[in-house]
Amino acid sequence: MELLIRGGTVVDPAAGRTFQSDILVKDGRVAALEKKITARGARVLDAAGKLVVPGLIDMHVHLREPGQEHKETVASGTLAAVHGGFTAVAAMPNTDPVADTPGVIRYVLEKAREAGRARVYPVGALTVGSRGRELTEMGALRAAGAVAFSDDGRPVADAHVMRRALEYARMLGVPVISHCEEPALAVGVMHEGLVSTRLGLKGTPAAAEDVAVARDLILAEMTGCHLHVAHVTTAGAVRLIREAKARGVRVTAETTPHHFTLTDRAVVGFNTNAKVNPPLRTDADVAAVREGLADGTIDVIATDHAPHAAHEKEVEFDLAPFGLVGLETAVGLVFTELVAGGVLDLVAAVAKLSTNPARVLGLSAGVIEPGAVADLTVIDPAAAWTVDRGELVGKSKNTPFHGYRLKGLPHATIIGGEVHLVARGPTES
Ligand SMILES: NC(=O)N[C@@H](CC(=O)O)C(=O)O
Ligand SMILES: [Zn+2]
Ligand SMILES: [Zn+2]
Repeated sequence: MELLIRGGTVVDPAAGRTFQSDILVKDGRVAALEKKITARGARVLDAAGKLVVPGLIDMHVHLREPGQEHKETVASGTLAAVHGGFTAVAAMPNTDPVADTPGVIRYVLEKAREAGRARVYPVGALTVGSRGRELTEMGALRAAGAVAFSDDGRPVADAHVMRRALEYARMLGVPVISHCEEPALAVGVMHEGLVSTRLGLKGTPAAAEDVAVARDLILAEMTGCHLHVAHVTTAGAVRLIREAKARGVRVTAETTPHHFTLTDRAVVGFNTNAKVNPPLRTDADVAAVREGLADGTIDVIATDHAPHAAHEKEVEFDLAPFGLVGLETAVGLVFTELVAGGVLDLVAAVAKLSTNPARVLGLSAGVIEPGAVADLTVIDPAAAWTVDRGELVGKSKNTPFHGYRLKGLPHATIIGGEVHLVARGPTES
């Protein structure tokens, strides 16, 4: 069956432009892009007043399967992805067991196939059990489908292990995604600063991230491996990455909607949904992260979707797990905070949500052109809505954005030519 997406504004970061166009989808691929297309018998998706963009790719999510299915599963997480406008996600390996064997990688891929929702690209563990000692059989993980390597959830404490990991990843032609926190400094439950002092909570200084980023940049330069820095949160990290890029180091970086929107003040009231690693920082850090997004230092926006069950979060602040959900609020936050906020234009925003993560992971995606796989997201930039944790479709509801008023909502998520979502419930426009 053919699908005609009619009357939308196409945002094409690969060509660096936006233009009015109909799009004809046939056999799961983009068949034509023309101002006016007539296709008798085709199913029509009215995109008037909406943006049609290459399918969004979230390169940092925790799907929790295998092992922690009470928090999320591949099926529930990819449903949340589709609701958030994402056609693909990269799944971090800190499951139980850790994705440190080809069997776990294949298991996740099989679950994704069964679910039939967003595409899932598994990330393989760098070290056995992500314990930071022996490297995994990286070649075998790659052959099973891993698109990158990471011990996310934990830093790789040993610089020698990191060096070897980068050398192997380089041979395999895939990036290492680094969770940059120096463990000797990252001992707190929130950012170390005025707010942590006032609340009497133990803090982790910005230096914990800066030190780890500096080390990994030096090792990336030494090994020539592509380093991707996960969840950048500090002014220092942005500055170090900017300088390294200028020197020609193979580094890319991501930040998250919570880190470009919230500060450590979100923790006031001991809000465990604002407890996350790396922690929410200061106004100056948020400003630096936004500058990094604007000038291209930060290539990617990823959610670090980290579901935790209510009973796990509803405990004393010190005891709550780190992490918050992000798949279903990302588009709204990017459009409200960054596009309406004047930080990014439409093309740059879509690049950071699609074209750039595709490039980082080496996926042939993130483009809209005849012949390309029809992974497309239709966004209603004018839809105003209020985040309601009760309306999230993912299994866990640990969002710090409950009650936020946002403008910008995914209208349809199209994967391989199949329409997976046409707008959610009532929105106030
Ligand atoms: N970000 C978090 O606070 N938590 C993540 C792990 C991680 O991304 O480091 C998780 O898996 O819960
Ligand atoms: Zn992490
Ligand atoms: Zn993570």
